[in-house]
Amino acid sequence: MIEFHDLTKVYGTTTAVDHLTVTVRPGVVTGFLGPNGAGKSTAMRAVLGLDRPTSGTVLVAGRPFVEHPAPLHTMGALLDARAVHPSRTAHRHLLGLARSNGIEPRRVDEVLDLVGLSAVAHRKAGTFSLGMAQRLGIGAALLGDPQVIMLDEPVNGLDPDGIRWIRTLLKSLAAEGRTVFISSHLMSEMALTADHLIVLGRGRLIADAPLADLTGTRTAVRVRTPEGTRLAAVLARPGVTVTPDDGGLTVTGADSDEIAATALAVGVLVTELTPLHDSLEDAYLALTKDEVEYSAQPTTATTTKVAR
Ligand SMILES: Nc1ncnc2c1ncn2[C@@H]1O[C@H](COP(=O)(O)OP(=O)(O)OP(=O)(O)O)[C@@H](O)[C@H]1O
Repeated sequence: MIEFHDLTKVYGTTTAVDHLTVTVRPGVVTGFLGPNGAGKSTAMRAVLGLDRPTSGTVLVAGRPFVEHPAPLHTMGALLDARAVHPSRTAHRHLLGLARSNGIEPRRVDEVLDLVGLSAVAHRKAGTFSLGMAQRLGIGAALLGDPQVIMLDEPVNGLDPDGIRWIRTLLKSLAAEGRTVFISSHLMSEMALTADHLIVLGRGRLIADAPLADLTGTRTAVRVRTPEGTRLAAVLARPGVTVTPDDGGLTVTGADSDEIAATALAVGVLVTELTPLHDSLEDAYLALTKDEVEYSAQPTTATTTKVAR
């Protein structure tokens, strides 16, 4: 578990994290979201004790991370995949970490295998692609078989195969009862990986909720029917909006059961009824629309509704 208690971090005139109180729980993958400059990396550095809070505290498994006698066994973290000595091989990098943390050297080979780097174990880390460096950083985080895993942008640089690999890995670590805390800007990936989301805006907590609560609002129903005009006429009433679209109708203000019953009552054939939900991207953009510090002028306005 990671517990932020009224954490504030001020740099000069910038309040990077503003009275943040939230708990990252075990057994689920928790996504950490927020616009550029929202304070995610600052909060993660405070978890590791790399940045001293201006006020407030952060506890990992019940105490400040730096006070744990065997920190790598308590929490593994990846903040910057490039923070590895470039002339050191992947194997030597992990072996050095293992030795200084009282971890058996054979765990190094296990971890290299787990992150798919066995074949390049003796290559210098400076020659690694970003995706390989990410894998090495994730390997270092897993070296001590920790109960808490915290990764800043773990899918950054990974190819589709690597993204699927890390999704499966993070879910299985959470299923084992570990605390898994990951930041990302990739909403589609977060929607597939995270069970719970914590959203920051300008350093403040703006959401702490299960993924399903953020995306669960049923907003419309897509209807396919060869008799769209007739069905639209019988559905029409105050509060119901029927919009013709490609080969069917999009209906808001009535649910699938009501539309099916109405169609049956008047003998209209319906070939599809699909409830549509806000995508995580829509929900996230709505939540953070007043919190974006750095933005460009929009070129086109688009929203995405997803069928589930
Ligand atoms: N060492 C520092 N000195 C001064 N200001 C800093 C420092 N580190 C971060 N900041 C500022 O604190 C704010 C939060 O930055 P932070 O990197 O934590 O945000 P973030 O949510 O991780 O952003 P991104 O998504 O772009 O990585 C920003 O305004 C940033 O400029």
